[in-house]
Amino acid sequence: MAALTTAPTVGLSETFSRLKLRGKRSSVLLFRFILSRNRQGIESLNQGGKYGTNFPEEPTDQYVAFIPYITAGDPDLSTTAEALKILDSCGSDIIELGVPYSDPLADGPVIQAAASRSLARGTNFDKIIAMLKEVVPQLSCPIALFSYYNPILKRVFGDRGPLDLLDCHQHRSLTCSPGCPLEETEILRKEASDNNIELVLLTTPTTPTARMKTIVEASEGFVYLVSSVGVTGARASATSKPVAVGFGISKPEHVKQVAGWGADGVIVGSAIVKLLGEATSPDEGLKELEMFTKSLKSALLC
Ligand SMILES: O=P(O)(O)OC[C@@H](O)[C@@H](O)c1c[nH]c2ccccc12
Repeated sequence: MAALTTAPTVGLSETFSRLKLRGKRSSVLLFRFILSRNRQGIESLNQGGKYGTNFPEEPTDQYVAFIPYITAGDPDLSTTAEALKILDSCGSDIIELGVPYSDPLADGPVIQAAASRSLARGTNFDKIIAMLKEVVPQLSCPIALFSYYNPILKRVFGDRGPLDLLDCHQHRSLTCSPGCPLEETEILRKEASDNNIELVLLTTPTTPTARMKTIVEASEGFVYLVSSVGVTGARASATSKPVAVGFGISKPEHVKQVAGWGADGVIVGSAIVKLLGEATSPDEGLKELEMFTKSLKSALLC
C-alpha cells in the first residue's frame, strides 16, 4: 500500500503517534485477545456450538484509528476523488485506496468485482496518481495505496521508480497484499527506505511466531493483522508498533468489538466497496457512503 500523506509532514507512523497521545493500551492485549477468542470459538465449535457467539467485550479507553478501504476507479475515478473527501470529512484517520489488479487472489468477491469494474473503465496507476495529486492536498488524513506486489514491482523496477509512483508528498508507505511473501519484499523494502516510504506488511494469528516477529519488525507505519476465524493461534509476538485489524468488519458493532480487543486501528473494506459499487448512481453511492461511514466512526466515539 503506498500511503500518500495528505499533510506534507505526516506519515502513517506519525499519524498513529498522534493518535496514541489520545490514550491507548498496548497491542499485546490485542494479540492475546484474538488468540483466546479464536481458541474459545474452536472450543465452542467442538462442543457443537457456533463460533463467535459469546466473546467478551473488552472495555476500551483508547483512541482507535478508523481506516476505510475503497477501490480506486470504482465506479470511476472522479467518484473515488469525492469518496476520499467524504471519508476524510467523516473522520477517517487513514484511508486505504486499493489499486485494481487483474489477479486479486487475496480479495473476496466484492472487491474482486470492484477491481474488474475499475479495470474495465481503464483505471491504471498513472490515472490514480494524477487523481491523487489533485485530491491529496484537500485532505487531512494520510491516503494509503494498497497494491498487489506485481504492479509495484513492475513500476518501481521498470523505467520509473517509487518517486514517480508516489511523488505527491514527502511521506509514503507501501503495503503488500498477502500474496507477497516476506522474502519477496526484501528488494522493495530497500527501495522503500531509500525513498522515505513506510512499508506496511500483513500478518495473521496463524503466522508462526518467528515469522510473525520478522514481519512485525519489518513492517513500518503499522502492522496489518488479518483477523481470521477458526484458527488455533500460534503464540503471537507482542509489539509496540500500532496494529490495525481488517477482514470481516462490516458493522458498527464489529468496529466497537475490535476496538475493544485493543486494536490501534480498525479497517473496513468490502462493506464500503459494496455500497459504492452497487449504488443506483455515483451520487447515491456517495450519499450512502457518508451515512455508513458516520455510523462506523460513531462506534469508536462512544
Ligand atoms: O473487505 P474487508 O473484509 O472489510 O477487509 C478489509 C480488506 O478488504 C482490505 O484491507 C483489503 C483489500 N484488499 C486486500 C487484500 C489483502 C488483505 C486486505 C485487503
